[in-house]
Amino acid sequence: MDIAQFTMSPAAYVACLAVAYFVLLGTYRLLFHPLRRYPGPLFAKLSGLYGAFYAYRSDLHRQTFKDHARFGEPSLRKDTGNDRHICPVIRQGPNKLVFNSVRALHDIYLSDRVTKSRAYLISQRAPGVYGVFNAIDKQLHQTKRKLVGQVVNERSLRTLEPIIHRQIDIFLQQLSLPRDPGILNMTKILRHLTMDIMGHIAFSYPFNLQTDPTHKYIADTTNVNYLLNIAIQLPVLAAFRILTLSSLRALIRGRSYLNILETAIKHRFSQGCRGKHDLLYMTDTMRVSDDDETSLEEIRNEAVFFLGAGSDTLTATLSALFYYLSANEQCYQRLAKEIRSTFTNAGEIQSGPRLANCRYLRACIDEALRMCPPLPGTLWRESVIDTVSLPLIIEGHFIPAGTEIGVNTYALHHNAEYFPEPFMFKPERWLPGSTATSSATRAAFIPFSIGPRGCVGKAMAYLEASLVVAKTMWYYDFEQVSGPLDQHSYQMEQHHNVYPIKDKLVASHDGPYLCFHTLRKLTVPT
Ligand code: HEM
Repeated sequence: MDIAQFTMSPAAYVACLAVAYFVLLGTYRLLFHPLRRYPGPLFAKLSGLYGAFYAYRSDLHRQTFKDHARFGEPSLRKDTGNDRHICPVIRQGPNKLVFNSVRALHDIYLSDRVTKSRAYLISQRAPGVYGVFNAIDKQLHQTKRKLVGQVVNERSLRTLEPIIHRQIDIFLQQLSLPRDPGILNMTKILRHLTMDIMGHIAFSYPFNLQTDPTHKYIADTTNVNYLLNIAIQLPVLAAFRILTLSSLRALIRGRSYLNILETAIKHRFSQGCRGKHDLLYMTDTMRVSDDDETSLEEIRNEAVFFLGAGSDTLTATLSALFYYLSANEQCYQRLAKEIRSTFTNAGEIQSGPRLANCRYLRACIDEALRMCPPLPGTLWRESVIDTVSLPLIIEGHFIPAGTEIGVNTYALHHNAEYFPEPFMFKPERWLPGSTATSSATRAAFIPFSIGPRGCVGKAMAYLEASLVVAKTMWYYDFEQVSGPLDQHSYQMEQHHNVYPIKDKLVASHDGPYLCFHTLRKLTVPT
């Protein structure tokens, strides 16, 4: 076909129409869109592909941080350095705004005129099947949250604690097993520990990943989270229901993951509906009959989310904390002293006033959560079209209905206005009397998010992290040794001694590589 023939062909008309459509759309988004005056990268103003591209590079958290700095007020930046005067709001997609302040945080996440973004529907297992994570409707969400909340509320924690101790004791034994070359990748062993705990809490099912590789695929969640994160940046995918969570999983792992999940759920069914206080949630939900396929799908949906919510997040927190302790001698010594002088024997290391009195331990956990928030990205919300005639105002900005809005956790946690020297690991900032204990700084600390969709597992997360670190430091000393992490890690963050994370919805990471030295004989049951 020569050029003259092509220009007359239907394909040429379609191509011309497509070009005209995109030129008009681009012009509208740049010059006439209600968000046209907000600063942001040109590509982001034109297309949602901007967010998807950086999510594909697992770098959206850092890019958001950089964009806030890049579009800050230049004269102010010159005076006080890059980090000080960041741009409080940027346009990160044609219809998206990301804020970077405590005021916006409250305006968005505590507002009843804002819902979770419909982009999260991409995580549905099947149309019509909702879980606590992807229920957009507020009433439906409340019902789901009530069920899930029962598993990990303060009262249930008393029942869960022995389960957590048993798994930590197995973890402690693993640390002293003779190995060649004696180096442990903490990401790997902590993932097994946290998933074993969650297996018991969700289904009373022993995954036994710490000692047996049979169920190892259940811990392999990174790739699915990664694809989900890309898709969430492009809500158009959710609108067309091109992908569902189950198809993504099948794409990546075949049926291995789902088979293990099915085994665990069947195991739980075989236990009957009564008598397991630690499984109130599953017990309640299991009142559905076998032929109610939608409800069964909902159980699977909730189980998948619950496992990841309780294990990936804690793996990230603890890996970062072990990294920072091994890289900061003074912090390490201060924490070791606190733990070894507070308790007189290992049996005393349990929830209660003594553990609560370990202020430096809590400060170290908070500082690890600040520098390495396990969900480092923007938790997207949507301004709803409602009958109230007043406009939705976020930090003084009028927000048109349907706009996606949010605060990026990583960017806020590294905002020097709230956290001076944001790339320094300084647990001291969390101790009484320090600047971080001011109400504004406290309010800018949001690893668990805030509002009606904030984390239900916060109390359990603090308990589990405290027990793991306190018990480990009671029995062992540890130090960093070189591992694959060293070759590319610290340069990635462009700051020394920063534990590198990738943003794959949940933080993805490797290491630290540590060597453990026994201080005392283990007195845990074998
Ligand atoms: C350090 C550990 C943890 C961190 C940093 C963390 C963080 C978060 C965040 C930021 C959210 C809000 C997500 C959103 O708005 O889209 C969330 C929700 C949730 N988390 Fe956690 N989490 C942790 C541990 C846990 C644990 C241990 C559990 C349960 C055993 C858990 C269960 C949940 C559930 C069920 C939700 C959904 C709440 C809702 O939508 O109403 N999390 N978590």
